[in-house]
This record gives sequence, structure tokens and C-alpha cells, in this order.
Amino acid sequence: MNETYLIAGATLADGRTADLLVDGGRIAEVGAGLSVPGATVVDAAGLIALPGLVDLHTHLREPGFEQSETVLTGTRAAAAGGFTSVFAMANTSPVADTAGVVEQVLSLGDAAGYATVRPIGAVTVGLEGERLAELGAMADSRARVRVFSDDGKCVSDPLLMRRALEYVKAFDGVIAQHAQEPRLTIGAQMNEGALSGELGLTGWPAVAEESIIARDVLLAEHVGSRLHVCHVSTAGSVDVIRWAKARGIDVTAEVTPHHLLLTEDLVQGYDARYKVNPPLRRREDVEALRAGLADGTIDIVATDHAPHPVESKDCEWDAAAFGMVGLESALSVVHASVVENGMLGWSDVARVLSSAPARIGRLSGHGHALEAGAPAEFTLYDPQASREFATADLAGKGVNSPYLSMTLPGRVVATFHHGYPTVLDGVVVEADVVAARARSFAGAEEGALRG
Ligand SMILES: NC(=O)N[C@@H](CC(=O)O)C(=O)O
Ligand SMILES: [Zn+2]
Ligand SMILES: [Zn+2]
Repeated sequence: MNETYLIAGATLADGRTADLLVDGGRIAEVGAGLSVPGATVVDAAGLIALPGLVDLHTHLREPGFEQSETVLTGTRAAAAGGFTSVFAMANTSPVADTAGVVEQVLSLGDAAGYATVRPIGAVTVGLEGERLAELGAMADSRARVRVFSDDGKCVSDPLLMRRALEYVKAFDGVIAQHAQEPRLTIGAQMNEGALSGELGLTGWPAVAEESIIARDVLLAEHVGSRLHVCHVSTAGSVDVIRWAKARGIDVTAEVTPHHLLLTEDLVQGYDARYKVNPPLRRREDVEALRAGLADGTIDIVATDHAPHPVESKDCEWDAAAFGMVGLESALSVVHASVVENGMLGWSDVARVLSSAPARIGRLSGHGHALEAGAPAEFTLYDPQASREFATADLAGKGVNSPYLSMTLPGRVVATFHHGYPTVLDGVVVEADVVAARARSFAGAEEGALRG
């Protein structure tokens, strides 16, 4: 059931206009005035073609928290946001700390077909921070895990962190740290500062994040290993990472879309949609994060898509869960926070949301340049559009978005994964159609391997 698509007149990230011919899961040709009989034509005039977005930090919640999200619904949300690959965090139930669980998540992703799902393995058994999980077994499994994280919790024991950094060197892995000194954040509810005092909420000091990052970059240097810092949220963290990179330490860092756009002032209404870990910070922090992304100190944008059921958010601030959904809105929020003001161009966006996260996560076999022969993984984005963000824009289970009723620029018009649309005309393609195409793609790949 091979289908051919002709993407007509798209604007590439570097500003050139081109037609893309999609055939057999690949970009067969890139050129001008292409015409192919029988091809389905997608009019891409005025649309930017970006390589398929890659999210290094997604919570898909399955197994165990299917009332919040499943691999299927989370990857639908990914497709809606222009993503073609997601790295699934390990804080599920059971925790993704064995080869069995990561292989289960991998299989669920393959079956759903909306995006490539690469499971992240836990660093410690049960995220308990006491014993290292079977990192090698997860690395050698069918899921080929390369990213390990206890995200949601910090690997706070320096000896365990050192061991983990040492261990993953054998298979070119990376430890993605949730940098939060637990003793400095007991009961913490929002950024520590004048506002937390006014609102009577326990503060979360910047130093709780910065001290762990400082320790970890030094540990990474000491053992000669690779560290990735999750959701950097303070100006001081940007300074520490800038210092570490200047020193030649192998560290990479991510910032979330919400930390690039939103500030702690939103907490004033006690609306738990704005409750997130790490917390929203000050305007100065937002400015420093933007500058860090622009100068390369921060390597990537990752969503930290964290869906929660309505009951977990529709309650008083202290009782509410931490986290925001972010896949569907990520590109628009990056557009609003760093593209509209000229800090990043579209080729930078392609780097921070596609090629750089793919490299950090060792996502192989996915071309992230839109050129002949590359896998057909891309998204078509309308930069002229503007919309009041609404629940209809959310394609996963979570409705805990901080952007509802905000006006955001841009819109994902189409997403192609493995050569087929997962989103077309702004509408997510139905699950059974996507799953059937995923099966035929897998069959064709297997056939090709057998020769
Ligand atoms: N970011 C959040 O506020 N919540 C995440 C955990 C995490 O990313 O630390 C979650 O799993 O809900
Ligand atoms: Zn985290
Ligand atoms: Zn997270």
C-alpha cells in the first residue's frame, strides 16, 4: 500500500523554497517544479518544512498511569505538535528500570505508529535513589536505551551519581539529571523570592538546582562521562553550564518551552495549571534562559510534557500535582518566545528541537536534514497563523496546559512519520489508519533486512 506524496512549495528552514517528493518512507527527491503522476499533492505554500521534531523529555505515563496518558495518546499529542520521535521518561508504574519494561514501552510505540518512541531507563531501582538499575541490560535490550534518568526525582547521592556516569560510558549513554537538591526543597511549592513570601507558599530556591548542576558537571569531568541537565530554569544554572562548557566538560542542557515564556507572576491566582517542577521563575531567569539557548549554552528545547488527570489539578495549590502538558504547544511557544524577537531563526529551531536532541539521545537512523535519501520525517508549520489556544488543540489525554485561552502564533499543518502523514490539514490522522501504516512500514523494513 505504498503511497507517494508531493509536498509542493515548502519553505525550508534556511529560507529556500522546494518541493519534496515522499516515497517508500523516504524523501525521494528535493527540487523545484516536481510533478509526479499519482502522487497526493500537499500544498505547502507559505509553510515552513522542519525536520521531524524530537522530544528528549516526554512523560507518556504508560505503564501504570493510563488515566493520565498512554503511549498512544501521548504520541498523538506529539504528532499534533510536529514531533516524530519522543524519549519516554521512566517514572511509570512499574518504573522503567528493567529490559522488560523498556521493551514493553518500545513495542507500544511501534504499534501505535504516531512517532518513534525511545524509552529512557531509570538510573536507580524504582527511582528510589539507593541502588543502580540494570543499565547495561536496558542498553543491550531491543529498546537500545542510551538515556537514563530518575526524572521526577534527583539522583542526589553523589556516589551513586558518580557510579552511574561511569557505568554508561561503556555504551555511550548519558545521565539526564533532574537537578533538585531534595533537602533544600522540602515542601517547596513555587520559586523562592519576594512573591513566595507574599503568597505564603514554601519557596524553592534557585540554589537547589544550581548546586546539583555544579556538583554533577564536576563529577562528569572527574570520570570523563556525559551529563545532560533536564529543564534548566534559573539564570545561575545557565552560568554554571556556560562555565562547564568553557572548561571542556561534556555537558548538554535543555530548557522547556514554559520556562522560556512564563514567569512566577502567574502563580498569583493560585491556578494549579501553573504548578510545575522546576517552578516558573523570575523575568530575569527567563531572559537568561533565552540568551543561553541563543548562544548555545543550552543545547535543546524539551517539552517535559507532564499530563495529569483533572482531579490532580482542580484542587488547592498545595495539593495539586506538578506538571504541564507541552507537546502540542511547544513549537508555537518557541516561536513566541525566541523566534518572534529574532533571537533564533528557523534553522536554529530545527537544531534545538530536532538534530541536537537526536544527537544527545543517540537516535540513529533518523535523518534530520530534509534532503534526498533521508527518512521522510518532517513537519509543515504555518508561521503566519495565530490562534487562541484551546482544548481542541490538545490531542493527548491531559488538559493541564498553561496556554489555554492565550493567543499563540503558528500552527502545525502536517506531520510526516515514516513517510506517512500523522497530521494532515491540521487534523490528527485516525489511530487505526496510522497503526495499519506502521505495520506495513515494519513489514517493509523487515523485508528489506532479509533482502
Ligand atoms: N515536571 C513536572 O512538574 N512533573 C513531572 C516530573 C518532572 O519532570 O520532574 C511529572 O512526571 O509529572
Ligand atoms: Zn524533572
Ligand atoms: Zn519530566
